[in-house]
Amino acid sequence: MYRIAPSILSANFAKLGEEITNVLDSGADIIHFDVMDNHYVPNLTIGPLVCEAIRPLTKAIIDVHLMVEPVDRIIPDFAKAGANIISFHPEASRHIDRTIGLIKEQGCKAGLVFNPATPLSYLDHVLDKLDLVLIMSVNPGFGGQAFIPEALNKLQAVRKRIDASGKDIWLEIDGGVKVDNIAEIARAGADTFVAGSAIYGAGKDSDPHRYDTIVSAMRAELAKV
Ligand SMILES: O=C(CO)[C@H](O)[C@H](O)COP(=O)(O)O
Repeated sequence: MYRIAPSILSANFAKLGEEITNVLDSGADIIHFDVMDNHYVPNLTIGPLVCEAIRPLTKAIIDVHLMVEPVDRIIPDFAKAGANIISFHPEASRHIDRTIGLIKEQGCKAGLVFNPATPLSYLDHVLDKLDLVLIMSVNPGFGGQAFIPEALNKLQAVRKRIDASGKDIWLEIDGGVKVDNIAEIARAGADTFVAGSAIYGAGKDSDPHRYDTIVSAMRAELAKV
């Protein structure tokens, strides 16, 4: 099963509620919520208050990607704000196993995120405890960057490890995902596709159906895999 996860990083923040409703009405599956702290990454975005504000708008999964350091103290706030999945970077946690446990204690699913140069060895002793592995195909911090092709090798390697584990662990890709590369990314093993600029950059702001075409085009590519 493939899931399309628009990243609200590229949405029009002046109309965030509408942007979320419209993209879900267009057939997207989950909302990817990028949290940046101007410390772990050189950009600053949104926090638990915004998550809480959008929660009543939809029953869709809110998939929170924490690009913050330290990570543990903000996790309960996102859980209370209605996050369903909380993912973090191993470099941002002193105790990765403890952070995974903390996310689960709060009733959320836990994900571990790999930057382009982060080794997969961080999975060695925790894979079975994870619900999601997120492979970054750009360096984190900004939307609209080009896909780094080495991410395909990483996806293949993680796909093998997930399949060998026998667990239902989602394999998500984030960064530079477009209509013209989504099928290749799926063939490499991804099942969940974060796309920011490709989706939110589509169409005219005044058209409530502006995301239908791009989400349908992504689905059509995935149907070929
Ligand atoms: O986490 C991110 C950046 O750190 C964004 O989710 C990601 O870059 C998506 O944007 P785009 O699809 O425009 O590349």
